Amino acid sequence: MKMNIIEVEDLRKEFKSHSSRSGLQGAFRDLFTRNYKVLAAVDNISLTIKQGEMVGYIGENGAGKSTTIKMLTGILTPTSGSILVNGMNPHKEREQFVRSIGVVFGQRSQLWWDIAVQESFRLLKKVYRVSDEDYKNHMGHVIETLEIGPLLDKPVRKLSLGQRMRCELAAALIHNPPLLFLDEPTIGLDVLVKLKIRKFLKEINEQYKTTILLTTHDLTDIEALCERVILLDEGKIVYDGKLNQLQTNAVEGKQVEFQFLSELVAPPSTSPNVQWQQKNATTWLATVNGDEQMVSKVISEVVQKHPIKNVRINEISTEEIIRKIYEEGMAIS
Ligand SMILES: Nc1ncnc2c1ncn2[C@@H]1O[C@H](COP(=O)(O)OP(=O)(O)OP(=O)(O)O)[C@@H](O)[C@H]1O
Repeated sequence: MKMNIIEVEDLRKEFKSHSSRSGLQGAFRDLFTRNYKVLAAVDNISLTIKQGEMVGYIGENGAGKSTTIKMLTGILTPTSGSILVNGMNPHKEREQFVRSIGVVFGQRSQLWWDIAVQESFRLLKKVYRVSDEDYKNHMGHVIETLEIGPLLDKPVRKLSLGQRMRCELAAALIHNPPLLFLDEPTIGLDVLVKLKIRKFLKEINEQYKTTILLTTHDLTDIEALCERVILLDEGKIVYDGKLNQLQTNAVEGKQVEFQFLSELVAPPSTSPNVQWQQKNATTWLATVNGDEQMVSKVISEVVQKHPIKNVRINEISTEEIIRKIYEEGMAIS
């Protein structure tokens, strides 16, 4: 039985914001009683993550991802609920806790801007109280894999974004933490650097059983790394499970595009398992609810009735699936 690295129960974070009343009378009333609006950025979520899991934490802008990560790393205090990370309360056992996690926020740096990368590493090594021997063994490998050796004597401000991000990742791993929080680690990076970072994350996950919670807008990152995804919508978890399950559950079947030889004014079939959408005079798009067999049944039915110029089966990408989930607001669990 693997250990739970993260245990969250009924976690909630509310933000209060003032809302001003309109008009002179409103302004006058604001003087005496303030009007508060309460927003639950994280709305009573529960989850557990086991040692060695790589979990994608996804959702639209404003869904509450960063707020969750901030609570899990002890930067923000919850309004209510409980958090146990590496067996500790992130907020209370601060010093010991910080030494048990690694954090990379894509937008923020933990490296000192004006000094050489290796000086930052040296300082962090002291902060985390890593022995010379551990540092040499572990970081030698990290530096080699992330190919940052030639960058170590440069000041951070002289690095490109991709170079800096690789150094950030190395910095977060100086103490070889069992748990790594990555918030948009590949934002703005080119494909080659992205691939390098993914490969590296896979390696440390295999080698050290490092648990990784990854927030990203880049679903290809998720596809490459995470078996499990947690999908957040308006502060609530709307899906927690395998990525491929999300794919099969959310898309009832496939889309088939029919291009007919001549104009077609009505949907080409009346099967209840198909939703039709006309794209132009001769092209219709069928969304088929069902498996492969259903898809071929629909195709053969249509082809027999109408002369066809072209048929194309579209696999729906994860990106579209997730958009679809948002649009339809469906909870699938
Ligand atoms: N300090 C704050 N004060 C007031 N409201 C906040 C604060 N921080 C976040 N919010 C609000 O809480 C909600 C969730 O924000 P959060 O940053 O967690 O979302 P997110 O999923 O990380 O979004 P993004 O993908 O844009 O980073 C948003 O509506 C945001 O406006």
